[in-house]
Amino acid sequence: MNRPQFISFEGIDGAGKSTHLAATEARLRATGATVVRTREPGGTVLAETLRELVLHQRMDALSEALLVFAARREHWLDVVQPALQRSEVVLCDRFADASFAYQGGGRGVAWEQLQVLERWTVGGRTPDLTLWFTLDPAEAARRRAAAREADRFEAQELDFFHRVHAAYERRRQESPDRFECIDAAPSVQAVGEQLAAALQRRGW
Ligand SMILES: Nc1ncnc2c1ncn2[C@@H]1O[C@H](COP(=O)(O)OP(=O)(O)O)[C@@H](O)[C@H]1O
Ligand SMILES: Cc1cn([C@H]2C[C@H](O)[C@@H](COP(=O)(O)OP(=O)(O)O)O2)c(=O)[nH]c1=O
Repeated sequence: MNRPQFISFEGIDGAGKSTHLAATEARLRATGATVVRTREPGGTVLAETLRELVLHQRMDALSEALLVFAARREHWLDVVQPALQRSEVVLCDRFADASFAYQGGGRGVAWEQLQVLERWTVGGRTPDLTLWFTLDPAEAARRRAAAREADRFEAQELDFFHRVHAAYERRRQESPDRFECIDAAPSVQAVGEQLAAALQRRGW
């Protein structure tokens, strides 16, 4: 089996992605792989600057979509594509699915417009494997409230996160083989075990 080389982590805020990123990176490195761990929006100086704007400035929904895809193009050209060309493994905290979920599902930007941006900016390239952490939005909100101050997205109502979840599900249905769903409700250890099993199924 070909091991997935470009792996993304997705899910609503507070589902537990960050909690499991370092262990996943360690698991991949233990096989001898060279791993680049990165995030979106971000991963380059310019893209991190755009992240600050998107997370903290009020703006129109389409402007927000254009900025996250601009950040993605910078990150793709400077970081992700070169690493893939060097045969390294790229572990990315969110990629274009997040734009369909948040700008599409959450903010109501048309799916077709996002598809055009995806083709324009990264040639339609998707991760080889997407680890999707699923959690009830109310529980995710409780976890976030206990952990940190909210940014523009995290401050949204529960209904926003239900729409984000539904848009992730639509993306999954569009390419079901790419997704591994991780039930993020149980304990950190139990979620970690699911994640390890999913990676093992995919050859890691
Ligand atoms: N399985 C879990 N059960 C209970 N709390 C968790 C679990 N996984 C993560 N948390 C806690 O929930 C909060 C949000 O987790 P985090 O990993 O930051 O989520 P994300 O990166 O998806 O936004 C953190 O305080 C984290 O310690
Ligand atoms: C990549 C991406 C993220 N986002 C949002 C989702 C998150 O709320 C936020 C930052 O994501 P994230 O890095 O997961 O935040 P944290 O580490 O604080 O959990 O950006 C979009 O709205 N569109 C996108 O394309």
